[in-house]
Amino acid sequence: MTAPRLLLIDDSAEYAASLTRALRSTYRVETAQNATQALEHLSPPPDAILLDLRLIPDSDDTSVALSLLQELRERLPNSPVLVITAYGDIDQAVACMRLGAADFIEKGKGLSELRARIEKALAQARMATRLRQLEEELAIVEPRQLIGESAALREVKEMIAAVARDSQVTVLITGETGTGKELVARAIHASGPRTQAPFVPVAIPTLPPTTVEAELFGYEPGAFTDAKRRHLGFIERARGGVLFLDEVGELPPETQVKLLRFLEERTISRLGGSEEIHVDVQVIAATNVNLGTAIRQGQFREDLYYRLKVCEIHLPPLRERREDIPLMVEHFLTTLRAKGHALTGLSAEAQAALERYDWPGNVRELRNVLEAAMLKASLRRHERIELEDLPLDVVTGASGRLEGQTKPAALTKSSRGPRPLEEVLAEAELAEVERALSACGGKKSEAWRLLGLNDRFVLTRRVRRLLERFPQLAAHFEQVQRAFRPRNKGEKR
Ligand SMILES: Nc1ncnc2c1ncn2[C@@H]1O[C@H](COP(=O)(O)OP(=O)(O)OP(=O)(O)O)[C@@H](O)[C@H]1O
Repeated sequence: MTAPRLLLIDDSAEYAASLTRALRSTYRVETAQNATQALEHLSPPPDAILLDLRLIPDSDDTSVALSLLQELRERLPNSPVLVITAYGDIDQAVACMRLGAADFIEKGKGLSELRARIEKALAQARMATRLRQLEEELAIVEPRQLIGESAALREVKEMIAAVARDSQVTVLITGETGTGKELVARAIHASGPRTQAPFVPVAIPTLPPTTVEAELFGYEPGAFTDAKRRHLGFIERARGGVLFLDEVGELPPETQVKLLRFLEERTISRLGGSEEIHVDVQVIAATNVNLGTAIRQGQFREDLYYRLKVCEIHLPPLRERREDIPLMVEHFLTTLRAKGHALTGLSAEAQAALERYDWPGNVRELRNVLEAAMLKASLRRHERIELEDLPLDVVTGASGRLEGQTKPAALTKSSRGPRPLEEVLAEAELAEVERALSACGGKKSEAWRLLGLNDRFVLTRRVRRLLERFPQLAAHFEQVQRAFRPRNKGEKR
């Protein structure tokens, strides 16, 4: 076994030389005296990094080391960083650990202590890697390739192969939620020449509009009040690889301009910085809304749209390629069986229900339904998945409509005269969603489980549809409004 590679970052050449002498019988030690030199030693990643907290000669300033620590953690999440300082100050230790340091060692400690700490960090890193491998082996039916043989999917596969050959081309993937847009982006990354470089997915709606730009382009210290250290944006983190911009239609207008400039010039400047930095990255964007409509409504730039859709891949909803459903069911069940579930398959009725249902949440919903049905069937000691193991929506083919959802509490609450039944049902449903949101701190990503739905996208779709249809109800449900109302142009969440 080759000796582990250590990178020692210390401004004092003398200290670095003595430590190298002491450690070189066990490790392959490389040294760097400052941040710039350190960044030249990251490929291949060292097995562990020793970082001196005071990187500026004769100064107490730790900001350079802390910002380097942050950058190292972002770039090399698998290489543990042990921070070394002559002043074992507890505040510094806490700051380092918060930034992801594996350990904190005082310079005065003996060599055997240092070796023990390095060995511990190396062992932990090895365990984390093994754990990740195991998690991958047991991953819940996350396919690596697209399942399906419909004409539409065959065309998608051909386009993936074509795009992978031209790793510079920008791609726009369109399709409803859960149709497999991210899977397609990952397939492009996996089958092209960029596969060894990172795939960086960015879910734009999860970023607060005020920080989207900083997150994408990065920033320099002092760019804004909280910018204490340099921060690499997603674009730079994807260097050499693929940047996947999910829900690109949600980009705020000013960030759209910057993205367009990046796509044209392939350079960025970090917020608060003046340097123009060239970044080679393939951009793949995805949207589940019609960007044409967003353009007409003035919410999306037309020039950016044309720049993104140099190559467009469209994934039709599952209900328009029903012939893929049996293949997917078979695939998901096979992978679940491989993980130890003993079920033999589905009853003919259950299979027919799956093929009949409209799947508003598409493949993601199908997958979730099958996993839940597997569990229910096991608990009920069924040999195969029966109709009763499937959710009511799937059995009745309701796909987001309101069957079976009467809520007497909400019905009796009203002291007004008779109202259309659909409205009463909508109110009852929204009241239940409001209760679920209250129960889980307003998080729709958790509320859907409490409501017995198949996934959060089904919930979003259902609530939005109700609010569109009965806007007069919105005012009664504050949490629902906050969680589900689509954002208007320039509006902050
Ligand atoms: N053709 C397919 N074969 C196998 N699995 C698929 C296929 N399409 C989608 N999936 C699975 O369905 C789930 C949802 O897919 P994915 O996240 O790629 O959808 P998406 O279109 O990006 O969704 P969203 O718009 O909500 O982000 C994933 O688990 C994915 O692996």
